[in-house]
Amino acid sequence: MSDDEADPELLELLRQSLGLGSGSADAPPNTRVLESAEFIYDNSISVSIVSGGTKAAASSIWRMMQEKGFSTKTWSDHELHPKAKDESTINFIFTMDLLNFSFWSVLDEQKRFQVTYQGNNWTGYMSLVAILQRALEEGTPITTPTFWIEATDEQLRHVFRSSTDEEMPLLDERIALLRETGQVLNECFDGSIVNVIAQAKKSAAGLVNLLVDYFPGFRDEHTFHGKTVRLYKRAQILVADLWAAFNGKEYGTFDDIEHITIFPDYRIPQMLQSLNVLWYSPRLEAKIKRQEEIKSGDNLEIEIRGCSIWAVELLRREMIKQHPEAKEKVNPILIDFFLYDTCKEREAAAERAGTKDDMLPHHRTRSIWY
Ligand SMILES: Nc1nc2c(c(CN[C@H]3C=C[C@H](O)[C@@H]3O)cn2[C@@H]2O[C@H](COP(=O)(O)O)[C@@H](O)[C@H]2O)c(=O)[nH]1
Repeated sequence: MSDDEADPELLELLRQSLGLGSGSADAPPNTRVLESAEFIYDNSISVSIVSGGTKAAASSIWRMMQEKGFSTKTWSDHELHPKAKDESTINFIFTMDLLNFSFWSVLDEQKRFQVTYQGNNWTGYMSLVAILQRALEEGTPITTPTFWIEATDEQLRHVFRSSTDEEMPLLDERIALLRETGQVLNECFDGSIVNVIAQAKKSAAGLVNLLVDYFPGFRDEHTFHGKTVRLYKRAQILVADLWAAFNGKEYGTFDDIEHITIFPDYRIPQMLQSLNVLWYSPRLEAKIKRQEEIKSGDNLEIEIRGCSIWAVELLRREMIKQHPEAKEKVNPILIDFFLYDTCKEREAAAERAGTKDDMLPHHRTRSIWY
């Protein structure tokens, strides 16, 4: 290369950071999550994908999603999810998915962190939704970025208060995330979350890239076998929640929504393993059964998360082979939402029956990424 030619890799990095997307001007934005997932799968030794299990799951998930009439409308059916189709719901979803991580506890159902709201004790993801709804009901503007910057630590800790002795996991990190994100919104987006969405110009991948470029709190990237791998769980679920909450219209309009993958958290891998789609090595399975923590960024963790994404990509291809109409009716987001909800329904049914659900427990990694 003559020395007056720019290094292509450098040029690519520059384009990505300017949110110009990759290569030529007309190439659609690409989050590069799927290529990361394939790279992780190709280099995994403790996690693999079971082709027979994937074929069977493709068929059963398709059937159950049809029976349930599973669609974006399911999102608003959740009792605590915001129903308004306006800017308040955008602010709610942005705040929620900035903090949508790591609710698991080593304590039992009585002692674990939980939130009492509208006569229920909410745990897990729903504890976060309850916290936001409770704050808004109390007149606290928890979905307003200026509040994230101006509120005292005490005020914020009061918003996230628990009804047990266990406080919300990673509470300090959550407060720091709010403050850092509020600063960036003020500096780069005139303090308005709607401006972030607008700048993506109806591209789902473009919005993911915007979020990870401007907000470190969404930059769910790791090193695996010497390469940077991109998982972007909360940036992707934010786009997915917007799309679902607005039923793919108005602020939820995205021309490339099928580009979004599943969101590799600690529930989807648990479901995929229980469906015999994911195979765990005996050593990994024993570690999870012992409920031993796996460090954030450890190869085992990256293999679990990356293979989950790749497994659902293969599962969806299989589903379309079996049912060509699935190409229009189902995307990774809906498969993901369905798997998460089914996982929680199984857990709730077991609790009602006073039994333990028969799934291997989810893996335990404490991190702000999921
Ligand atoms: N992949 C994926 N991960 C999801 C969700 C949701 C909830 N989304 C709602 C919106 C539409 C759907 O219909 C759901 O009702 C939460 N999580 C993640 O799970 C973990 C919480 O688990 P637990 O502590 O047991 O509640 C934590 O990492 C959280 O970030 C999802 O949908 N997909």
